[in-house]
Amino acid sequence: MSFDVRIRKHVEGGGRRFDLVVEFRTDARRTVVHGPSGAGKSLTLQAIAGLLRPDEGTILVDGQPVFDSASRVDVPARERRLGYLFQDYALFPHLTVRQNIAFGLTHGWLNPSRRDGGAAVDRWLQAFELERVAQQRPHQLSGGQRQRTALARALVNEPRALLLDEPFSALDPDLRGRMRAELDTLLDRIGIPMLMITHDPEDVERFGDRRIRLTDGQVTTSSV
Ligand SMILES: Nc1ncnc2c1ncn2[C@@H]1O[C@H](COP(=O)(O)OP(=O)(O)OP(=O)(O)O)[C@@H](O)[C@H]1O
Repeated sequence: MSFDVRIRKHVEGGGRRFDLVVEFRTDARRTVVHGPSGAGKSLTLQAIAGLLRPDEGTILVDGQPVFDSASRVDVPARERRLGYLFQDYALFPHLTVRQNIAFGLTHGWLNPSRRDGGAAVDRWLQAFELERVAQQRPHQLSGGQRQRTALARALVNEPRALLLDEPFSALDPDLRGRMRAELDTLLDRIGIPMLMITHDPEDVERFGDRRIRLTDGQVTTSSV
């Protein structure tokens, strides 16, 4: 599993301009892109996920282009087969755990008969010990159950890698420590490669088999 990212993106708003010029390659099982606030981490992750279109460059996943400005390749996010774990987990408050996970299935939500997701959802409910809370809504869950639900939703389509956007930044310090340990264990168990963005040195320490530092829109340090 590898990511090969060579992109440029210019953004401006509110009278400010920002140039992202990022180049890196990684084939580590766990890669962390880190750096201070405003360094361009989110823009980079969104470009890899297919949520932001670079002005130019290439993004290869496992050697296959998901974006290539020269040959006009821009694979839609849904077809990149990358699971995305949002910063605050972005669970739907009015849906149950089961329905939130089923939402991750491609087209699952468009087809009412698949609203409950069937066997694929059962598998993740079981794997992450969520069966007992399958009919509950996010506000009725513990922090760990919420994280596992979001992770299950990101995994239910069997992505080739997971993209994690600052997964612990919204949590208080105590919960953050526990969620970090839990994610560490779960990632080991499911064995799926991941790329995480974070500004937290403890995430870098724990998940950074490969570390890429961004400062002001550019890679400033890259270590194995
Ligand atoms: N849609 C946008 N329009 C204009 N400017 C943007 C847009 N998105 C991001 N920026 C700017 O680009 C820069 C990089 O933003 P980005 O969100 O990638 O940083 P970050 O490293 O993820 O920061 P943080 O750790 O605070 O989330 C910032 O200066 C931000 O203000």
